Amino acid sequence: MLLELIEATFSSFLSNPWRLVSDPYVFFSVLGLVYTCWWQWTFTISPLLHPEKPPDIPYWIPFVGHSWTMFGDSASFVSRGIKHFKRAYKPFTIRVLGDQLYVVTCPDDVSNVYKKSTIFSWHGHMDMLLDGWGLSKEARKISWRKPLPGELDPVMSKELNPQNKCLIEVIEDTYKMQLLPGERLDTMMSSVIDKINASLTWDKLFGPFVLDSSTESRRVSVKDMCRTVITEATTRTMFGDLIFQYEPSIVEQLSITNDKAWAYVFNFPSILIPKLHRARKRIDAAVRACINTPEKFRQGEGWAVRRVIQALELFQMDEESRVSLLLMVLWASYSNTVSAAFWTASYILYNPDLVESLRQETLPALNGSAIDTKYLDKHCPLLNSTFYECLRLISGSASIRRVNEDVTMSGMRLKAGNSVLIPVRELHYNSSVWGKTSADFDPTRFLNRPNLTNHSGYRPFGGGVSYCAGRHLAKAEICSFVVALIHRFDISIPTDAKGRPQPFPKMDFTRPSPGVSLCEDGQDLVLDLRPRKMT
Ligand code: HEM
Repeated sequence: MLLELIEATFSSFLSNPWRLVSDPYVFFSVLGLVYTCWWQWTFTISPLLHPEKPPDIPYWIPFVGHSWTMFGDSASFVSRGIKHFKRAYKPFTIRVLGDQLYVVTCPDDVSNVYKKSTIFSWHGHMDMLLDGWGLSKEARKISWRKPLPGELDPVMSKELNPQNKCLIEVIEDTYKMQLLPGERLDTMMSSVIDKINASLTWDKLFGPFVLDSSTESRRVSVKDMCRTVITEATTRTMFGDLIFQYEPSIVEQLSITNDKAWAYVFNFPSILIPKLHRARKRIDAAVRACINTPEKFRQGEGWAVRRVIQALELFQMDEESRVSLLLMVLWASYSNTVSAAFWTASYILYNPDLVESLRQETLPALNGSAIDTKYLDKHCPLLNSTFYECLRLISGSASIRRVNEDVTMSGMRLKAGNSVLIPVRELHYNSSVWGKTSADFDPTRFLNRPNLTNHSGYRPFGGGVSYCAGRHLAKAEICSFVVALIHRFDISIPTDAKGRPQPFPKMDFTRPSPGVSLCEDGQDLVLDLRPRKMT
């Protein structure tokens, strides 16, 4: 049938080539034929001839490929890909705007990608992020180039960069010094936790997240509460109170930026998102004002932020790029934590027995108005297990690496110059690792098998060179947040106007997410809080 069609079309075309443009029938027949040949070649013949090439998930339009799907619900798309290839868990390919992305889903392959950091480069991906967040070309050059001897101020270099590294490495080292266990982390942690803790008291429980208020009770939006409390605590700890003087609505602007940050991560022109563009202008102005304020007036600024500002000065980066880089660092510090706190609170509060067990387990951590985070970490196994289980269920982040040299993985040849994508959500729902209950919330899963946190199929904080340095802080923040909530308040989940129970919030898969997504619009968790007598 197909051969007859080819023959008829060709003989008609050859007898009079002009008919291709003058006769719509011939034009569309030839077009249809070329398209069919391309499709059959790409998705049927080529995979048979080259079994070593990671196969493509079929797509309809060349170049556009899977772009629309990836900018929408990328998580479901990747899981459709796994089903399409019959759960073989071998690398396969998706195409986004002409770029080839290899999707790696087998836990052993994932470990290899994280381990072989010279072949799978994090910095290649980081450079795209810097570009997306707005660093100029020149600033990106400065970021990656090792300074020549004598090029930079020798006194400052000795203090900030004694090993003569490039700027990005200096910043990464600074963040590790700030966030890995030690005195500096303790100082930062107690500053953030004290602020979170102080916000979650009856007397201070005010803000845009309070939807209704009476003398006995307050109705709150959990989504907005997490955004306000955690973003504010993080921003004050990193930039001090000064940034709030320059931009009193900084928390609101940062929340808008967080909602739309996918545009920066996926290099989408942010000018096309006016809300993001306006928020960004206001934040940039505030950050610029901060860095132009002499150090002695920048009270309460965090150790790492001060050092990063000094390093940016030392490397003589232009002002706009400095502001962009500082904002990117701030965003990494609050974005995932806000969403993870929202989901952890939601999973716990929908399980009243769990709330009771956690109240009992964590009571000794309450010391007057303070919360002992070390006690929570060391002596509250159920809380820790609940936290890890929530992260397992909600992680949406996809680590991306640039392939620097051709390499074979699970029998497939990955070519240099393309990117590798690790869809963490897929790893976390893989039933060969997590069993038949992989999609269920089981707060005791990690209690019974604590070593699961080290499994190669568990990657809420990524791995390898970019393994999240903020993981200890994030855990302390989220655990303190829920512990303060369940001890300070009697909590009920109100029914809707028609008396129906509130459904569990739905995760927002309608927008691309560079990390943990929040809930869909209209799917927020609303709570009624009353002051609770501590027993
Ligand atoms: C629940 C909350 C958090 C989650 C789920 C999370 C997740 C991640 C992930 C998946 C990565 C690796 C990215 C990749 O390989 O592509 C990462 C890296 C990182 N995160 Fe987090 N993170 C959280 C909280 C934090 C916090 C609170 C901070 C800082 C205060 C932070 C700072 C960083 C830094 C500095 C990196 C490494 C970047 C580099 O090495 O260049 N994170 N995080």
